[in-house]
Amino acid sequence: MEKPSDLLLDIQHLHTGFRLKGKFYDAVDDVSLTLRKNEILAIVGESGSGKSTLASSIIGLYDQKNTRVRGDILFNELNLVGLNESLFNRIRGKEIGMIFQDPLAALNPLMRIGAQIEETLYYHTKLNEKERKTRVLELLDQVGIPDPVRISRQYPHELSGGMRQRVIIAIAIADKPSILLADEPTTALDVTIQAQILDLLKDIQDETSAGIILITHDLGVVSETADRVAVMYAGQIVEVAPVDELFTNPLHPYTRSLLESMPQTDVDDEELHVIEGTVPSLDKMMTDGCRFAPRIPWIDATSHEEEPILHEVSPGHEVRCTCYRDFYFKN
Ligand SMILES: Nc1ncnc2c1ncn2[C@@H]1O[C@H](COP(=O)(O)OP(=O)(O)OP(=O)(O)O)[C@@H](O)[C@H]1O
Repeated sequence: MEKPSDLLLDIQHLHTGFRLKGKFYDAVDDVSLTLRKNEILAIVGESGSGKSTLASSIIGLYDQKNTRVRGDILFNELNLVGLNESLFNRIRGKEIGMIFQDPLAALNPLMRIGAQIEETLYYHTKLNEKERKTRVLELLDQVGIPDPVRISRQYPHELSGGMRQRVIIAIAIADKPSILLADEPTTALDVTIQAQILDLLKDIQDETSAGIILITHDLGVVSETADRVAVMYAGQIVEVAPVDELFTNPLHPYTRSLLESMPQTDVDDEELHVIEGTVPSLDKMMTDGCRFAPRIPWIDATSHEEEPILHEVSPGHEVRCTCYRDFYFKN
Protein backbone atom coordinates (compact mmCIF):
# COMPACT_ATOMS: atom_id res chain seq x y z
CA MET A 1 0.00 0.00 0.00
CA GLU A 2 1.41 3.40 -0.98
CA LYS A 3 1.94 5.91 1.80
CA PRO A 4 0.99 9.55 1.26
CA SER A 5 4.60 10.45 2.11
CA ASP A 6 5.73 8.57 -0.99
CA LEU A 7 4.25 11.29 -3.14
CA LEU A 8 7.00 13.34 -4.78
CA LEU A 9 5.13 15.32 -7.37
CA ASP A 10 1.44 16.06 -7.61
CA ILE A 11 0.50 17.72 -10.89
CA GLN A 12 -3.07 19.00 -10.98
CA HIS A 13 -4.88 20.47 -13.98
CA LEU A 14 -1.72 21.73 -15.65
CA HIS A 15 -2.16 23.90 -18.73
CA THR A 16 0.91 25.16 -20.57
CA GLY A 17 0.20 27.43 -23.51
CA PHE A 18 2.47 29.09 -26.04
CA ARG A 19 1.76 32.45 -27.61
CA LEU A 20 1.34 32.20 -31.37
CA LYS A 21 0.36 35.34 -33.27
CA GLY A 22 -0.87 37.00 -30.10
CA LYS A 23 -2.97 34.06 -28.88
CA PHE A 24 -2.14 31.32 -26.37
CA TYR A 25 -2.55 27.69 -27.40
CA ASP A 26 -2.26 24.93 -24.82
CA ALA A 27 0.44 22.36 -25.67
CA VAL A 28 -0.32 20.71 -22.33
CA ASP A 29 -4.03 20.75 -21.68
CA ASP A 30 -5.39 19.85 -18.25
CA VAL A 31 -2.81 17.23 -17.30
CA SER A 32 -3.02 15.68 -13.82
CA LEU A 33 -0.35 13.17 -12.80
CA THR A 34 1.51 11.97 -9.74
CA LEU A 35 5.04 10.69 -9.27
CA ARG A 36 5.97 8.57 -6.27
CA LYS A 37 9.24 7.65 -4.66
CA ASN A 38 11.00 4.74 -6.29
CA GLU A 39 8.82 4.76 -9.37
CA ILE A 40 9.69 5.17 -13.03
CA LEU A 41 6.83 6.95 -14.74
CA ALA A 42 7.09 6.92 -18.52
CA ILE A 43 5.42 9.59 -20.62
CA VAL A 44 4.93 8.41 -24.19
CA GLY A 45 3.43 9.86 -27.33
CA GLU A 46 4.33 10.90 -30.85
CA SER A 47 6.28 14.02 -31.66
CA GLY A 48 4.22 17.10 -30.83
CA SER A 49 2.06 15.43 -28.18
CA GLY A 50 3.36 17.74 -25.43
CA LYS A 51 5.85 15.54 -23.55
CA SER A 52 8.74 18.02 -23.52
CA THR A 53 6.41 20.89 -22.72
CA LEU A 54 5.27 18.96 -19.67
CA ALA A 55 8.91 18.41 -18.65
CA SER A 56 9.90 22.04 -19.12
CA SER A 57 6.84 23.12 -17.10
CA ILE A 58 8.00 20.93 -14.21
CA ILE A 59 11.49 22.41 -14.16
CA GLY A 60 10.38 25.93 -15.04
CA LEU A 61 12.50 26.20 -18.16
CA TYR A 62 10.48 28.22 -20.63
CA ASP A 63 10.26 31.67 -22.09
CA GLN A 64 8.19 33.47 -19.44
CA LYS A 65 6.95 36.10 -21.87
CA ASN A 66 5.47 33.77 -24.43
CA THR A 67 4.42 30.88 -22.23
CA ARG A 68 1.42 30.70 -19.92
CA VAL A 69 1.44 28.03 -17.22
CA ARG A 70 -1.66 27.42 -15.09
CA GLY A 71 -2.63 24.72 -12.59
CA ASP A 72 -0.50 23.22 -9.82
CA ILE A 73 2.74 21.26 -9.70
CA LEU A 74 3.15 20.43 -6.03
CA PHE A 75 6.60 19.37 -4.89
CA ASN A 76 7.03 18.99 -1.12
CA GLU A 77 4.12 21.38 -0.58
CA LEU A 78 5.81 23.95 -2.80
CA ASN A 79 3.90 24.93 -5.92
CA LEU A 80 6.36 25.02 -8.85
CA VAL A 81 3.86 26.91 -10.99
CA GLY A 82 4.71 30.57 -10.69
CA LEU A 83 7.75 29.90 -8.50
CA ASN A 84 10.31 32.70 -8.69
CA GLU A 85 13.52 32.08 -10.57
CA SER A 86 15.88 32.18 -7.60
CA LEU A 87 13.90 29.45 -5.79
CA PHE A 88 13.71 27.45 -9.02
CA ASN A 89 17.48 27.69 -9.36
CA ARG A 90 17.82 26.07 -5.96
CA ILE A 91 15.48 23.23 -6.90
CA ARG A 92 16.81 22.55 -10.39
CA GLY A 93 19.79 20.24 -10.22
CA LYS A 94 19.55 19.90 -6.44
CA GLU A 95 16.03 18.50 -5.95
CA ILE A 96 15.22 17.67 -9.56
CA GLY A 97 18.05 16.28 -11.69
CA MET A 98 17.81 16.51 -15.45
CA ILE A 99 19.00 14.19 -18.20
CA PHE A 100 18.51 15.24 -21.79
CA GLN A 101 18.68 13.60 -25.19
CA ASP A 102 21.92 15.13 -26.39
CA PRO A 103 24.70 14.84 -23.82
CA LEU A 104 27.17 16.71 -26.02
CA ALA A 105 24.94 19.77 -26.08
CA ALA A 106 24.48 19.61 -22.33
CA LEU A 107 28.22 19.48 -21.56
CA ASN A 108 30.70 22.33 -21.79
CA PRO A 109 33.13 21.37 -24.60
CA LEU A 110 35.96 23.39 -23.06
CA MET A 111 35.84 21.94 -19.57
CA ARG A 112 37.26 18.65 -18.36
CA ILE A 113 34.67 16.09 -17.22
CA GLY A 114 35.81 16.13 -13.59
CA ALA A 115 35.65 19.92 -13.40
CA GLN A 116 32.07 19.92 -14.78
CA ILE A 117 30.87 17.50 -12.13
CA GLU A 118 32.78 19.37 -9.46
CA GLU A 119 31.13 22.62 -10.50
CA THR A 120 27.70 21.13 -9.74
CA LEU A 121 28.94 20.01 -6.32
CA TYR A 122 30.39 23.46 -5.71
CA TYR A 123 27.04 25.15 -6.30
CA HIS A 124 24.79 22.63 -4.60
CA THR A 125 26.77 21.20 -1.66
CA LYS A 126 28.92 22.37 1.21
CA LEU A 127 31.74 19.93 0.39
CA ASN A 128 35.27 21.34 0.42
CA GLU A 129 37.57 20.99 -2.58
CA LYS A 130 39.16 17.71 -1.47
CA GLU A 131 35.76 16.20 -0.68
CA ARG A 132 34.41 17.36 -4.02
CA LYS A 133 37.26 15.69 -5.91
CA THR A 134 36.67 12.43 -4.06
CA ARG A 135 32.93 12.64 -4.74
CA VAL A 136 33.56 13.22 -8.47
CA LEU A 137 35.42 9.91 -8.66
CA GLU A 138 32.72 8.16 -6.62
CA LEU A 139 30.04 9.48 -8.98
CA LEU A 140 31.93 8.41 -12.10
CA ASP A 141 32.32 4.98 -10.56
CA GLN A 142 28.61 4.88 -9.62
CA VAL A 143 27.55 5.51 -13.22
CA GLY A 144 29.79 2.70 -14.45
CA ILE A 145 32.66 4.70 -15.92
CA PRO A 146 35.85 2.63 -15.92
CA ASP A 147 39.03 4.33 -14.75
CA PRO A 148 37.34 7.44 -13.26
CA VAL A 149 40.66 9.21 -12.60
CA ARG A 150 41.61 9.14 -16.28
CA ILE A 151 38.12 9.98 -17.56
CA SER A 152 37.75 12.89 -15.15
CA ARG A 153 40.70 14.55 -16.92
CA GLN A 154 39.19 14.17 -20.38
CA TYR A 155 37.06 16.55 -22.42
CA PRO A 156 33.53 15.64 -23.63
CA HIS A 157 34.59 15.12 -27.27
CA GLU A 158 37.05 12.45 -26.15
CA LEU A 159 34.25 10.21 -24.85
CA SER A 160 31.72 8.04 -26.68
CA GLY A 161 28.01 9.02 -26.70
CA GLY A 162 27.18 6.40 -24.07
CA MET A 163 30.02 7.57 -21.80
CA ARG A 164 28.92 11.18 -22.19
CA GLN A 165 25.38 10.23 -21.18
CA ARG A 166 26.83 8.49 -18.10
CA VAL A 167 28.60 11.75 -17.25
CA ILE A 168 25.32 13.65 -17.60
CA ILE A 169 23.70 11.13 -15.28
CA ALA A 170 26.56 11.58 -12.80
CA ILE A 171 25.91 15.34 -12.84
CA ALA A 172 22.16 14.78 -12.50
CA ILE A 173 22.53 12.58 -9.43
CA ALA A 174 25.45 14.51 -7.89
CA ASP A 175 23.32 16.07 -5.20
CA LYS A 176 21.04 13.06 -4.70
CA PRO A 177 17.87 14.65 -6.09
CA SER A 178 14.56 13.04 -5.19
CA ILE A 179 13.33 13.38 -8.78
CA LEU A 180 15.09 12.68 -12.07
CA LEU A 181 13.64 14.01 -15.26
CA ALA A 182 14.95 12.15 -18.30
CA ASP A 183 13.83 13.51 -21.69
CA GLU A 184 14.61 10.96 -24.43
CA PRO A 185 17.82 9.94 -22.62
CA THR A 186 18.67 7.11 -25.00
CA THR A 187 17.35 8.36 -28.34
CA ALA A 188 20.76 9.49 -29.58
CA LEU A 189 22.45 6.21 -28.63
CA ASP A 190 22.72 2.89 -30.41
CA VAL A 191 20.63 -0.02 -29.18
CA THR A 192 23.22 -1.83 -27.04
CA ILE A 193 24.25 1.38 -25.30
CA GLN A 194 20.56 2.32 -24.86
CA ALA A 195 20.00 -0.86 -22.85
CA GLN A 196 23.03 -0.12 -20.65
CA ILE A 197 21.85 3.42 -19.92
CA LEU A 198 18.34 2.17 -19.07
CA ASP A 199 19.85 -0.43 -16.73
CA LEU A 200 21.89 2.33 -15.13
CA LEU A 201 18.74 4.42 -14.55
CA LYS A 202 17.07 1.43 -12.91
CA ASP A 203 20.14 0.84 -10.70
CA ILE A 204 20.09 4.48 -9.66
CA GLN A 205 16.41 4.22 -8.83
CA ASP A 206 17.14 1.14 -6.67
CA GLU A 207 20.02 2.83 -4.87
CA THR A 208 18.47 6.25 -4.32
CA SER A 209 14.68 5.59 -4.31
CA ALA A 210 14.38 8.58 -6.66
CA GLY A 211 11.21 9.00 -8.67
CA ILE A 212 12.05 9.10 -12.37
CA ILE A 213 10.02 10.67 -15.15
CA LEU A 214 11.12 9.07 -18.39
CA ILE A 215 9.99 10.85 -21.53
CA THR A 216 10.19 8.79 -24.67
CA HIS A 217 8.47 7.99 -27.93
CA ASP A 218 9.86 4.45 -27.75
CA LEU A 219 7.54 1.84 -26.25
CA GLY A 220 10.39 -0.69 -26.21
CA VAL A 221 12.18 1.56 -23.72
CA VAL A 222 8.95 1.83 -21.71
CA SER A 223 8.36 -1.91 -21.50
CA GLU A 224 11.88 -2.53 -20.23
CA THR A 225 12.08 0.29 -17.75
CA ALA A 226 8.84 1.84 -16.54
CA ASP A 227 6.57 0.99 -13.64
CA ARG A 228 3.71 3.15 -14.85
CA VAL A 229 2.94 4.76 -18.21
CA ALA A 230 1.05 7.88 -19.21
CA VAL A 231 0.19 8.11 -22.91
CA MET A 232 -0.15 11.65 -24.26
CA TYR A 233 -1.94 12.75 -27.39
CA ALA A 234 -2.45 16.37 -28.48
CA GLY A 235 -1.56 17.77 -25.07
CA GLN A 236 -3.77 15.44 -23.05
CA ILE A 237 -3.28 12.18 -21.20
CA VAL A 238 -5.38 9.64 -23.04
CA GLU A 239 -4.43 6.60 -20.99
CA VAL A 240 -2.48 5.88 -17.85
CA ALA A 241 -1.79 2.44 -16.38
CA PRO A 242 0.77 0.23 -14.68
CA VAL A 243 3.18 -0.94 -17.36
CA ASP A 244 2.06 -4.59 -17.51
CA GLU A 245 -1.58 -3.58 -17.66
CA LEU A 246 -0.91 -1.13 -20.49
CA PHE A 247 0.88 -3.74 -22.58
CA THR A 248 -1.61 -6.55 -21.97
CA ASN A 249 -4.81 -4.54 -21.97
CA PRO A 250 -4.35 -1.34 -23.99
CA LEU A 251 -7.69 0.40 -24.35
CA HIS A 252 -7.41 3.80 -25.99
CA PRO A 253 -7.27 3.58 -29.80
CA TYR A 254 -4.14 5.72 -29.76
CA THR A 255 -2.34 3.44 -27.30
CA ARG A 256 -3.34 0.42 -29.33
CA SER A 257 -2.05 2.07 -32.47
CA LEU A 258 1.28 2.92 -30.80
CA LEU A 259 1.62 -0.67 -29.62
CA GLU A 260 0.81 -1.98 -33.05
CA SER A 261 3.59 0.09 -34.54
CA MET A 262 6.06 -1.61 -32.19
CA PRO A 263 8.00 -4.50 -33.63
CA GLN A 264 7.17 -7.90 -32.09
CA THR A 265 4.18 -6.68 -30.15
CA ASP A 266 2.08 -9.31 -28.41
CA VAL A 267 -1.15 -7.57 -29.37
CA ASP A 268 -3.35 -9.63 -31.69
CA ASP A 269 -2.10 -8.98 -35.21
CA GLU A 270 -5.34 -9.54 -37.04
CA GLU A 271 -7.22 -6.99 -35.04
CA LEU A 272 -4.79 -4.11 -35.14
CA HIS A 273 -3.45 -1.80 -37.81
CA VAL A 274 -1.48 1.37 -37.49
CA ILE A 275 -3.68 4.45 -37.60
CA GLU A 276 -2.77 7.03 -40.22
CA GLY A 277 -2.06 10.68 -39.45
CA THR A 278 -0.07 12.78 -37.01
CA VAL A 279 -0.61 15.00 -33.99
CA PRO A 280 -2.14 18.29 -35.20
CA SER A 281 -0.16 21.51 -34.76
CA LEU A 282 -1.13 23.74 -31.84
CA ASP A 283 -3.22 26.21 -33.82
CA LYS A 284 -5.13 23.34 -35.47
CA MET A 285 -5.82 21.49 -32.22
CA MET A 286 -9.48 20.78 -31.45
CA THR A 287 -10.51 22.44 -28.22
CA ASP A 288 -13.60 20.33 -27.57
CA GLY A 289 -14.70 16.78 -28.21
CA CYS A 290 -12.43 13.76 -28.57
CA ARG A 291 -9.14 14.94 -30.09
CA PHE A 292 -8.47 11.52 -31.53
CA ALA A 293 -11.82 11.34 -33.38
CA PRO A 294 -10.44 12.72 -36.70
CA ARG A 295 -7.96 9.83 -36.83
CA ILE A 296 -10.64 7.17 -36.43
CA PRO A 297 -13.39 8.57 -38.66
CA TRP A 298 -15.07 5.17 -39.01
CA ILE A 299 -16.09 5.30 -35.35
CA ASP A 300 -19.61 6.59 -34.93
CA ALA A 301 -19.77 10.13 -33.51
CA THR A 302 -22.11 8.95 -30.75
CA SER A 303 -19.33 6.72 -29.38
CA HIS A 304 -17.34 9.78 -28.34
CA GLU A 305 -18.06 11.90 -25.30
CA GLU A 306 -18.81 15.57 -25.82
CA GLU A 307 -16.30 16.44 -23.11
CA PRO A 308 -14.06 13.39 -22.81
CA ILE A 309 -12.82 12.59 -19.32
CA LEU A 310 -10.52 9.92 -17.92
CA HIS A 311 -12.48 6.82 -16.83
CA GLU A 312 -10.98 4.47 -14.26
CA VAL A 313 -11.44 0.98 -15.68
CA SER A 314 -9.41 -0.85 -13.03
CA PRO A 315 -7.24 0.38 -10.15
CA GLY A 316 -4.70 2.80 -11.60
CA HIS A 317 -5.85 2.24 -15.20
CA GLU A 318 -7.63 5.24 -16.73
CA VAL A 319 -8.68 5.91 -20.30
CA ARG A 320 -10.05 9.04 -21.93
CA CYS A 321 -13.35 9.14 -23.82
CA THR A 322 -15.91 6.36 -24.23
CA CYS A 323 -14.86 5.70 -27.85
CA TYR A 324 -12.47 2.94 -26.73
CA ARG A 325 -15.51 0.73 -26.00
CA ASP A 326 -16.61 0.69 -29.64
CA PHE A 327 -13.20 0.84 -31.13
CA TYR A 328 -11.99 -1.60 -33.68
CA PHE A 329 -9.37 -1.15 -36.39
CA LYS A 330 -10.32 -0.96 -40.03
CA ASN A 331 -8.31 0.12 -43.03
N1 LIG B 1 8.38 27.31 -27.45
C1 LIG B 1 7.34 26.94 -28.20
N2 LIG B 1 6.60 27.86 -28.85
C2 LIG B 1 5.53 27.50 -29.59
N3 LIG B 1 5.10 26.22 -29.77
C3 LIG B 1 5.81 25.27 -29.14
C4 LIG B 1 6.96 25.57 -28.33
N4 LIG B 1 7.46 24.40 -27.84
C5 LIG B 1 6.66 23.41 -28.32
N5 LIG B 1 5.67 23.93 -29.09
C6 LIG B 1 4.60 23.18 -29.74
O1 LIG B 1 3.89 22.49 -28.71
C7 LIG B 1 3.48 21.21 -29.15
C8 LIG B 1 4.05 20.15 -28.22
O2 LIG B 1 5.46 20.12 -28.41
P1 LIG B 1 6.43 19.24 -27.49
O3 LIG B 1 7.83 19.51 -27.91
O4 LIG B 1 6.08 19.43 -26.07
O5 LIG B 1 6.00 17.77 -27.93
P2 LIG B 1 6.80 16.41 -27.73
O6 LIG B 1 5.75 15.39 -27.51
O7 LIG B 1 7.83 16.58 -26.68
O8 LIG B 1 7.47 16.22 -29.14
P3 LIG B 1 8.98 15.77 -29.49
O9 LIG B 1 9.03 14.31 -29.17
O10 LIG B 1 9.11 16.06 -30.94
O11 LIG B 1 9.88 16.60 -28.63
C9 LIG B 1 3.96 21.09 -30.60
O12 LIG B 1 2.89 21.45 -31.45
C10 LIG B 1 5.10 22.09 -30.69
O13 LIG B 1 5.25 22.59 -31.98
